[in-house]
Amino acid sequence: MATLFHKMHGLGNDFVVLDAREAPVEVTAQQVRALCDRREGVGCDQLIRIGPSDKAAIRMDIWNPDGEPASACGNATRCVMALTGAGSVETVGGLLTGGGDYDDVRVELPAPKFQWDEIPIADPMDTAPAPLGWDALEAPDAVNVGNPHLVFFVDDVDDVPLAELGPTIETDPAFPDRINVNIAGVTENGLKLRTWERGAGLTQACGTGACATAVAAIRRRLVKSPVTVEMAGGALVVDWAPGEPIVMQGPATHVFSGEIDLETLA
Ligand SMILES: N[C@H](CCC[C@H](N)C(=O)O)C(=O)O
Repeated sequence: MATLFHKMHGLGNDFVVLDAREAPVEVTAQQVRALCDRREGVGCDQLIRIGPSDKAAIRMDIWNPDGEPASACGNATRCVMALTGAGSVETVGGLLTGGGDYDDVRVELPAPKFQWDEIPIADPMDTAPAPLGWDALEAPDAVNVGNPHLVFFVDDVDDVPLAELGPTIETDPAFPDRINVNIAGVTENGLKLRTWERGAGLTQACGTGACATAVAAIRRRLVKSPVTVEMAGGALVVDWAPGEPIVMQGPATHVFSGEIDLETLA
């Protein structure tokens, strides 16, 4: 049976959005991996499913290409709001509100969490910064913005071997749920960011990574809010003050829609 999907991206962080608004769609971890595969499937950084919700205008479920579920996805939230016109989105990581057209979508995320057991980290410790280090990377901030992020501030973002260090940090036993790894630097325009995403690897942009990084930089008084976060795929603007929700603003893109028979996938 054919399932409608929408190929979308937020600043090059791309998604296959399965549309379960008219009929339920279930996927196995194996089907997630097959759909995300850029040679044998459709290809994407995250698989998204949209469907009915009794808590919000729409529900959004997220899986990483490794087949594991994720609890938040900032770039995909903008895509889903632009595609459906939903003003509220229920996710495992919390309820998000906002909306807008494809050229500029505003999303309000729940207030960030900072306690070691809210990230989560395996043992009690400070998180701003956390007494952790890998090679030249040390003293990161840990922030949960609906999903877990580690943020390292460095002088030269491009000088960090993130393809090597990312998987090591992501899967460190310090993180019971693994973790997204962000490398950030202060620029004259705001912040520059590279992200190794949990279960996905290096991506062109990371919406929740941009939010976590902006929050950490504002807390450290490295920048003032609102702050522009530059990534390989483009820039987002993040606005936050202590005790407040996070506001993320940026574009979303619909590339094409199609149909796929999930039963034909591995
Ligand atoms: N690309 C997403 C983040 C996916 C996070 C996922 N890798 C996780 O396991 O939390 C974003 O724009 O926020």
